[in-house]
Amino acid sequence: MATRIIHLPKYSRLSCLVKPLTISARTFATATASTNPPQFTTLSVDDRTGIATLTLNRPPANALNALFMGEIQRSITDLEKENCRGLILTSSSQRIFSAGLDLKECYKADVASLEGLWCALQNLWRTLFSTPLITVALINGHAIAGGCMLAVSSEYRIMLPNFKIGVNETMVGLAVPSWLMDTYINIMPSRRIAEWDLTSSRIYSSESALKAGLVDELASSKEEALQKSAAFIDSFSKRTLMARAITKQQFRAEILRNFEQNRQHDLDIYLSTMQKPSMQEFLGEYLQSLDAKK
Ligand SMILES: CCCCC/C=C\CCCC/C=C/C(=O)SCCNC(=O)CCNC(=O)[C@H](O)C(C)(C)COP(=O)(O)OP(=O)(O)OC[C@H]1O[C@@H](n2cnc3c(N)ncnc32)[C@H](O)[C@@H]1OP(=O)(O)O
Repeated sequence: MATRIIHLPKYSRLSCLVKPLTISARTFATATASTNPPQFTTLSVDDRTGIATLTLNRPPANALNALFMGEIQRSITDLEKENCRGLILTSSSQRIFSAGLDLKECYKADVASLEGLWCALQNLWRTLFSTPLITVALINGHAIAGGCMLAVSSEYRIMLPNFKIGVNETMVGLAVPSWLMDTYINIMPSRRIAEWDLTSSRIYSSESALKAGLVDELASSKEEALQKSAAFIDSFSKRTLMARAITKQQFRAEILRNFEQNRQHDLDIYLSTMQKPSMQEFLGEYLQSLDAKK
C-alpha cells in the first residue's frame, strides 16, 4: 500500500516545539528500524483539516507483529514531523480493529523473535501514548488485548456497535504489564473499576464499554465515526495546540518515566513467561481453539 503524505504548512510543528521526554540511554532491540514501504497500513492526510487517518490493514485480524507495529510507529513519528494536527487510527476490516499481539508469532518462536516482538510493542505504545498529536481511535471492530492497548493509548475512543473490547491477559495466567495498567487507569473514570476489569480479564461489548467509560462515544457507521472523530479534533482550536500538547505530555510524563525505568524488567518478564513450556502448551491450545471456531 502506498503512503501519501501531504505537507501541511498551516500548522506549527508540534514535535519541534514540545520538549521530548528523556529516553533511556540504552537502545532497545527492534525489528522496526526499516525503511521499506508500508505493507500493512495506509496513511492519508487531509491538507484542508490537518487530520491524518492511519488505517490498519493486516488481514485477517490486524494481529500485531514486529513489522506491522514498526510501520504504525513510524507513521506516527512521520506525522509529527509533517505538521499534522490530529490522527485517527482505524481498521480496514469491517469486523476486527485489532486482535492484539500476533499469537501465531509467539508460538514456538526463538528468543530473538520474541524480543523483537515485545520491543516493537513497547516502542509503539510509547510513541502513541506520548505523541503531541491529537489522537482518536475509531474502533470499527473487536479490540482485544494489544488492540485495546491501541485504543486506550489514544485520547478519545469512538466505537461501532456490537463489537468486543478489553484486556484478557490474566485469563491466560499472565500479569498485565504495568505500563498498560497505568494507561488503562488513565482513561477509566474509576481506578476501582480499572483494577476489577484488568484482574478479571473483562471484555466489554461496545454498548457496555460506553456505559463504563472505556469508550467515549458510539457511532452507527464508520462514516459517522469519522465525522465524530474530526469533530473531536476540531474541538481544539489551532491557537491552543501547543499548550494542549504540553499539558497532555505533563499528564502522561510520570507513566512514561515509570515505563522507562522498568523497560528491561518488563521485557525480561515477557521473555521468561513466553518461554515456559506450560505457556507454549497453552498457546498451542489457544490457537487451536481459535481455529476450531470455523
Ligand atoms: C495468550 C497469550 C498472551 C501473551 C501476552 C503476554 C503478555 C501480556 C501483555 C499485554 C500486551 C498485549 C498482549 C496481546 O495482545 S496477546 C493477544 C491476545 N488476543 C486475543 O486473545 C484475541 C484472540 N482472538 C479473538 O478473540 C478473536 O479472533 C476476535 C479478535 C474476537 C475476532 O473473532 P472473529 O471475528 O470470530 O474472528 P476469528 O476468531 O475467526 O479470527 C480470524 C482470524 O484471525 C486469527 N487471529 C485472531 N486473533 C489472533 C491473534 N491474536 N494472533 C494471530 N492470529 C489471530 C484467527 O486465527 C483467524 O485466522 P484464520 O482465518 O487464518 O484461521
